[in-house]
Amino acid sequence: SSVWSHVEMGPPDAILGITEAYKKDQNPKKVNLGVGAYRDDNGKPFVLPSVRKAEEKIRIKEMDKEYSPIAGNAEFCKHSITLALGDCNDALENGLNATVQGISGTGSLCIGANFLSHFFNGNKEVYLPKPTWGNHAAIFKLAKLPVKFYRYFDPNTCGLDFQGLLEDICKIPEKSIIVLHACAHNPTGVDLKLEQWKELATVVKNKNLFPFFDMAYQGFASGDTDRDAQAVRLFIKEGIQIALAQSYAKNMGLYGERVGALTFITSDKDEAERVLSQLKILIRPIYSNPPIYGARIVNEIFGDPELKQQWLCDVKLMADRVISVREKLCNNLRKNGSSRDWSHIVNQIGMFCYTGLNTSEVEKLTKDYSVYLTKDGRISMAGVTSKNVEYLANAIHEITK
Ligand SMILES: Cc1ncc(COP(=O)(O)O)c(CN[C@](O)(C(=O)O)[C@@H](O)C(=O)O)c1O
Repeated sequence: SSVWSHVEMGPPDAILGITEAYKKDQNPKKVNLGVGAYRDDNGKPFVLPSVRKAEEKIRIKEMDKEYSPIAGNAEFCKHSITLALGDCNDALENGLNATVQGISGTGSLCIGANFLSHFFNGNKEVYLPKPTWGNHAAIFKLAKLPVKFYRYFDPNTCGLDFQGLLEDICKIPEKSIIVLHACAHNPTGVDLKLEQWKELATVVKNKNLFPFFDMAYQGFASGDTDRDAQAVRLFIKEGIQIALAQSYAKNMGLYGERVGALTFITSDKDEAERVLSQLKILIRPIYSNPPIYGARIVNEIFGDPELKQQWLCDVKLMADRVISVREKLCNNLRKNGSSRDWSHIVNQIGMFCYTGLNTSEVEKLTKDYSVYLTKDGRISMAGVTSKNVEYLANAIHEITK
């Protein structure tokens, strides 16, 4: 028998598999609300003008193709942690960060999870919000860290279950690892308010929990990069040593370039150097060193005040379009005479809307109207445009009335 005759067919990815099904659908009215990828109002992928300008500047430099350092391009790492913490941050000024370039958000989370698995001497269990991004549990399990959940979403209000969250977090063992979405929670689109972040920071501090922030949407949620990083900056200001995974997939549209960063905040410079040395030892046998091109785009943009300004406009343009289609979808549902309360569509923030549709409603939406979304009722708002919003509102109304 063949070496691989025992290998079974695995299921398609819960998120990326939706796009595969969408591509096979012949219905001209089909709508893809699956993968969290920005589309413009014509439903087309969007390469930011600031990125095109950066690419032009790189091209004429005729740069070489040498290896990156294991930790990635140093200038890129500095730009990334500065974007997250803000220009005048004393953790940064005192060199209290060990930052490496990651293979986008996923790769940064993966290296971070493996570092925790090897070196974390607290309670090696990872507490994830319920629900969370479908890939989080798989990433931590792959690093041999068991995952548990804390309440996050209130299905009755389609908003935050903050009391449930606090109750659960007050119960988890001291020194456990807790994953926090810095902004634009995936899949719910529900974020904590600043006051609630402050309350959570106190509990995290008192229980000595280790927070691992996943910031995959900085600037893309509210349109303001400083506002979207407020939770991360608050925790650091409170003296909490966090880990942080960043991604440029969405806020810079560098999806396929796989550009991200991973940071551990340390207590002193020497500790940062020791942590960095161990991160490099971890990275070397997995992929040796990260891709150069996306890091160069980031360096061009953050290295030129004009290009940085252009990028801030580009990311705000994307955030504003998503916010405007939230309003359009909600108004169209009301116009159709829906009796359901759809206010959560506009109250939620970032790439996704957690509609509250159940699995059979989702199935009907896909089968009868060729609207593609994940089984949990999450829709990627960027797939909604002024051209398909009425069709979508009608479809949702028909299956929920
Ligand atoms: C919270 C969160 N963290 C990390 C990532 C990783 O992103 P990347 O590795 O590309 O930087 C995503 C992307 N999640 C999706 O937008 C989504 O949920 O549809 C999609 O890109 C994905 O990979 O699933 C995310 O939503």
